[in-house]
Amino acid sequence: MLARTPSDPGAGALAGFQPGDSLFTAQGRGFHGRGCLLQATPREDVGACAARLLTQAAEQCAADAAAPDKAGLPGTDGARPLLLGLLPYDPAGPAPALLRVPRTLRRIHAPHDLPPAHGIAILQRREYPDQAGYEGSVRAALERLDRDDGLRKLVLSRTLELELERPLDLPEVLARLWQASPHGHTYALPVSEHGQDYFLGASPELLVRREGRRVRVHPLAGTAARHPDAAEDARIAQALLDSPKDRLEHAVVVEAIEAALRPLCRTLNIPAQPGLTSTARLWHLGTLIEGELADPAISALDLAIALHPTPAVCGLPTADARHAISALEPFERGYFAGAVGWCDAAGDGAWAVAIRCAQIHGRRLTLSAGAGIVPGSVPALEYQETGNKLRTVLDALGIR
Ligand SMILES: C=C(O[C@@H]1C=C(C(=O)O)C=C[C@H]1O)C(=O)O
Repeated sequence: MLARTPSDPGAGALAGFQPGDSLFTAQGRGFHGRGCLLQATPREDVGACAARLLTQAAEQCAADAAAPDKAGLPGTDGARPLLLGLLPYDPAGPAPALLRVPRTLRRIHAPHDLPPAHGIAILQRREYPDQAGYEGSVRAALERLDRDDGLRKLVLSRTLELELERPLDLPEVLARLWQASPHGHTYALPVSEHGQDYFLGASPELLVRREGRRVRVHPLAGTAARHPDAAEDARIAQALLDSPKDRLEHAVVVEAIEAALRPLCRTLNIPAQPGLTSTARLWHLGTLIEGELADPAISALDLAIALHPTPAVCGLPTADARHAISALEPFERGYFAGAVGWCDAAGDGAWAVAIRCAQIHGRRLTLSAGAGIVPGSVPALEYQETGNKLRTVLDALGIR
């Protein structure tokens, strides 16, 4: 169980996380949504559906506030209702978008000083595709990239299915994910009717944040495993910055984001060179892009829909890459490589790329991770890289 002391508000806050609750964090602060006031699972017109839900929630809040016996406003952050949501990787695939206005919402802070995870016994473990299958699909992707002049990048992913000895302790896992990734986005949303199945994770990648006219996007692409020795770790980071293969993987993402944002922004600042971003286990190339919207009516969710899927999780050109991925990957991505975040009625919000994640069904988990393939990618190294990305969730479970 969690270490709970009165001076440890973060872990204490997450210890109250119940089935049916939802979570989204950014920069050490988060929203914990209790229960569900309103929910929709639209397959199209997701932005319009979100706007309708938020209007309905505001009306309900106003009615509740007028009722003398009601303390606090349901589904709100202060006086503004907001929704938490998930967009699937493929809008035409089997998983619908999920939009949820929680019954109540409170702000919580990142936990700290949790004791090491005890670990949990694994009854069954299956990699799908397995190493040979994944490396074979990377080779097939490299052949496609070689043959097809138009196609410049493809992201190929794989899954790890686990059956555990007991169901996960959700508050504990979420607290550990958040503690290990304090600067990222830890998230959890119930994806089944009665709140027993969850999609959760800790993403280092900001798809988009909007505050008024201000827009911020922080794409990551290009990855190297970190090293416990500081000097070696710094050398690895520099080698990543200098790697032409990783710079290409990254440049393709920035190019696609620029193409999507330029028409929507009156100013847009894109640094010429990427910088470095780290997680507990990985270095990534990252570019912080900032702009000012031409039309403030475009919401954070509209922006997320316009940008998704970036070539950080799909490829370039998007339609060709999507098609090639569905031919090479033997499973449906569902919410993996989709987007997760929040949006309010003013259109403000933040959405992260839904990676470093797992779909949970009782004692069964499916973890997913992908890697960008460009000419020069080495199949065995991409397999290793996806394994390192799977560690985000495995570490939070205490699984070695
Ligand atoms: C696809 C994933 O990560 C993405 C792919 C990266 C890469 O290929 O270098 C890096 C960061 C993410 O944009 C994942 O974690 O599953």
